Amino acid sequence: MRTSIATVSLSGSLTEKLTAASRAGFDGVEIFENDLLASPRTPEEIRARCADLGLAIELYQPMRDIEAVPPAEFARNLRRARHKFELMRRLGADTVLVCSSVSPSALDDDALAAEQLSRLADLAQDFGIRVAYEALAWGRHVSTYDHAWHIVETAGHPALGTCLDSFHILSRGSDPKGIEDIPGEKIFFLQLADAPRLAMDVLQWSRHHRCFPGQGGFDIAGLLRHVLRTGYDGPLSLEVFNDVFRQAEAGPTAVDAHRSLLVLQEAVGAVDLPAPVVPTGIAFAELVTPDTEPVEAVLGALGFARTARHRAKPVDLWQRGEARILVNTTGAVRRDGTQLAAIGLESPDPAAAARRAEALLAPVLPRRRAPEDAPLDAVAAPDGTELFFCATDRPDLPSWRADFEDTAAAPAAPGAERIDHLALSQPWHQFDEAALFHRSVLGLDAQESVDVADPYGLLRSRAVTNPDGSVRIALGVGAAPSDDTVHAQHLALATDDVVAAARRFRQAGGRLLPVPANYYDDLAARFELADEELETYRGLGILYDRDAGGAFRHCYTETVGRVFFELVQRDPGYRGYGAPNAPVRLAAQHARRPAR
Ligand SMILES: O=C(O)c1ccc(O)c(O)c1
Ligand SMILES: [Mg+2]
Repeated sequence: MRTSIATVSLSGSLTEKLTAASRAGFDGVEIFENDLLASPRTPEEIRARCADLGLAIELYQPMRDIEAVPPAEFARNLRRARHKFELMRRLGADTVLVCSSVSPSALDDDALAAEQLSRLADLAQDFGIRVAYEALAWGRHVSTYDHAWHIVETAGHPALGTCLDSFHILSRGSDPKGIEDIPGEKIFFLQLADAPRLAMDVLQWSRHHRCFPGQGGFDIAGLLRHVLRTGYDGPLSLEVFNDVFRQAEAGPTAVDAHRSLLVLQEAVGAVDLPAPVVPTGIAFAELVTPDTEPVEAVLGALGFARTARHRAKPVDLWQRGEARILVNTTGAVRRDGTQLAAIGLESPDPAAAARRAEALLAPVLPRRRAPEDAPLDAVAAPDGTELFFCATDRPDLPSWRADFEDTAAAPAAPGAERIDHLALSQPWHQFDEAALFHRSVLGLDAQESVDVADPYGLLRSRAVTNPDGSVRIALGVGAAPSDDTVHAQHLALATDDVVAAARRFRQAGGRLLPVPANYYDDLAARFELADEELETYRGLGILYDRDAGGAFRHCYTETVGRVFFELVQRDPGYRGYGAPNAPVRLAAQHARRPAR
């Protein structure tokens, strides 16, 4: 199917928007009137630019407050429309969107609306233009898609059809099944937008919080199935008004947008993508650091040992039980020092995993960094984290382990030590993109997003996991751009006795994040913990949470660069990540940072 995006969904000048849409693979665009008005280029130049970029101009929009008005006002509206049709002829656009009137002078008179839209369509037809009438959810008299269709049907004009917009339909709770009553050739246009479920005024909701399909709470695939059953064969066009996208760079937003349409088409069986290959475990996490000493000190105190060294590069493998951490001093380390740069994901079929990632527009990384490296399939996540698809114990496939020469045996780990989860802080404008990326590209399931209070802001966090919980990634984001560098990434290590693990860490010279006494007083009020148990937690700085499935006990190390470690003891049924404790943890981390 053809794909399209409204220019209002992207940031920048009209030329920047068009370039971004084309590069991301869109076939066409809806030109939003304000973008054209603000452009220094003539309509002919814009038309030529679109042609050069391989973009069809699928729609010009919007025309407002046209129908169901007294005759003198309608005459003025027709005059206005003629100007716009002349402009559209220069632009080479042949479909115009008319949204249902919000004007106080509009009358509640369907027959009049139909008659005037029919006269508008007469005029449009002279210009070779079709009129697509859309019900705005906040339209004065017409606010539902079936009502708009009823008026279009009454008018019975060949140049008049309807435009369906998933946001207006689903935000009002209309049943999209009725779409199947509209003949496909009378659906002149289809606009798609998702949105988080919010209880707020629908106009504000629409203008500020729309998002790409799969990033909100609406069943866009379900709606699309109804539309496709009518025989509609026009473009799938994204029309997303969103405060974050307006500020973010157009290029990445357009890629995120196009990915959402690919995933949507896959859901309705309209494209065949390589199937998801769900990762089955975490092979390793890789830290890059300008200075190994502080990281190695923490790893050593956590009971890790250096067990292997890369044959060609300054990269060491540190291991404890099944937890493997690479410490890399090669790469260009960014300003803020030590950070989590790569994740090795165990994959049942690394090549197929990479093919799916590529089909979903993930940047594919070179399979070999150096001639002597094993060829590994890897892609970049939206935040730049490198994801390696690994086949660690498969003699038939190349393994990352082959690049490493063993130097020592892995230390016996009392308790099942492995990576419980990784927490990655996302650039502030890429939170929704990151969740969609991890779900669609990696085939992980996304949990509900949670808000976490930080002393200096509000964070959002959303976990993505594989079915058995052996891959858990918590995606986090701050509220503002300035938060990007403030919030750290962390590696959580699973242990079956966090008290013993915390004690060992301390005895080995490690420093745990101190937790205020007030926290433990509250814990005593919320849970019936034995005094002794509570005192043990208080003494070590262990935090506690519980859900229907069980308990979660955890504590944190000091931060090195952007990275810190967490020791966690998770009852098998516990699903969370200790989010209720995060505000206390964040406050404690802020208190220990040098003054800003
Ligand atoms: O918010 C608006 O005014 C507006 C304009 C055009 C549309 O297609 C739409 O869905 C909303
Ligand atoms: Mg719309």
